[in-house]
Amino acid sequence: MRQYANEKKVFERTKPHCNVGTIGHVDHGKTTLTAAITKVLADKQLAESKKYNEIDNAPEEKARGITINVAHVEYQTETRHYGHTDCPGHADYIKNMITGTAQMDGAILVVAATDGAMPQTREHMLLAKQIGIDHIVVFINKVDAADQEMVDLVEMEIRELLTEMGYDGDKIPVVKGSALCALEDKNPEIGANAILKLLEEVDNFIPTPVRELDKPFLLPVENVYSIPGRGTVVTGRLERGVVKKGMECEFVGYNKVLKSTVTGVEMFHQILEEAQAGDQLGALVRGVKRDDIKRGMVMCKPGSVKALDQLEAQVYILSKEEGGRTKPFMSFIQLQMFSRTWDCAVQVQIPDKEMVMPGEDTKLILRLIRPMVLEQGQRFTLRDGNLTLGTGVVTNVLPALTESQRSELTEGKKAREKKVAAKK
Ligand SMILES: Nc1nc2c(ncn2[C@@H]2O[C@H](COP(=O)(O)OP(=O)(O)OP(=O)(O)O)[C@@H](O)[C@H]2O)c(=O)[nH]1
Ligand SMILES: [Mg+2]
Repeated sequence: MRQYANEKKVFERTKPHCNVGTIGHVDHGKTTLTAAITKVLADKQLAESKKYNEIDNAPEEKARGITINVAHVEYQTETRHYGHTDCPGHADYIKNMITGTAQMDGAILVVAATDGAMPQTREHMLLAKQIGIDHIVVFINKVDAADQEMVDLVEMEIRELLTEMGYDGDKIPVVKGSALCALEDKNPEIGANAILKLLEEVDNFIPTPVRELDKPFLLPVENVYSIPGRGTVVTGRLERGVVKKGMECEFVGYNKVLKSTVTGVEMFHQILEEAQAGDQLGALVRGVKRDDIKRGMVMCKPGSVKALDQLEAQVYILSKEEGGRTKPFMSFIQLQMFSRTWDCAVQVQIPDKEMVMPGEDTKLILRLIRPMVLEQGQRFTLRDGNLTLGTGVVTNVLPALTESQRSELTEGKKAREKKVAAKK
């Protein structure tokens, strides 16, 4: 352990920490921009330059030239320390995008001037809004490959779309440039200078959130690693409280409650004396194996939260124009619920009417196929296959499902799986 401590730098908390990240349609340049930001800031000794291939480093990502998993990088400006999550744009990886976005305090929406707003530009904007990201800064990328008229049109289109999604489209900063030029040290006007302008807008426009430091700590687990010679490390963004070496903790979710102790805390490979709410951290934990823990569990102060399988929620069902369903739905429909870093199959009950129309605001009872950590006020998204269907907030937690309700749920699931298999 000492050797490990000697090898690593201790993180000095000199600036407020803020979590941002890149979202937007596939191939619009999110990863190139992420690399460009680190490069431009590395030139000012404020970051370590990360190459494009270091960010998209899974073999499949390299082969396909797209981002699949979220990647985290760190950098600083003069005023803040940032954790930056680079999200995938491809529609198949929306699930990873939702998990990535759940960690952000603000987002950088990347739109290629050559394409304008595309399906996942819209979907990411919408999901960001639903997840509770109130601040977005826009980067219109690839201006090296588009004429001025096109760039202006894209700006207008994006501002309109932002307003439509509930953002203040007129006020949101829109910076135009070329991430590729910045990365390749060409044309500083639209290259490096545009990146600096973008960072200035991010510094000014995305406020540092007020962190709940005095509450019992809670970390939604994003990833779990086994590090030879050291043990199990869990990563994620600390949602509330503080975490220090030596603290007792509990992992809750997937029908398990596992007790453990935190034996070390790190942020971007530097040792943290104390992780605070908002930090993107890795925690070394004792006595639990990597396979015992899964993304979607929470690590928390023992006894501070419970897993639940039934709740009441207020939900907005997207209209067809917003990318939602075209038809109404009735009770017993099965959907996938996404919240924090987990997702889980749920069965829907409509308590006070027969059916719910797209575009409607409604009360729903949701029954989870397995208990997950849920609290009043927690936000979530409902999806149906590849469709984002609605967004909501937990208004009431309800008593646990009875044996017979639970078997109804799982049998319903088995029957549907059979039906799907038969179709194939
Ligand atoms: N002309 C031009 N091309 C760019 C620019 N920025 C990125 N590209 C190119 O656009 C392509 C896609 O870039 P990525 O950064 O992988 O896009 P992405 O948004 O991360 O894609 P996904 O993560 O797969 O959704 C690459 O071939 C980049 O070289 C730019 O400013 N100008
Ligand atoms: Mg990418």
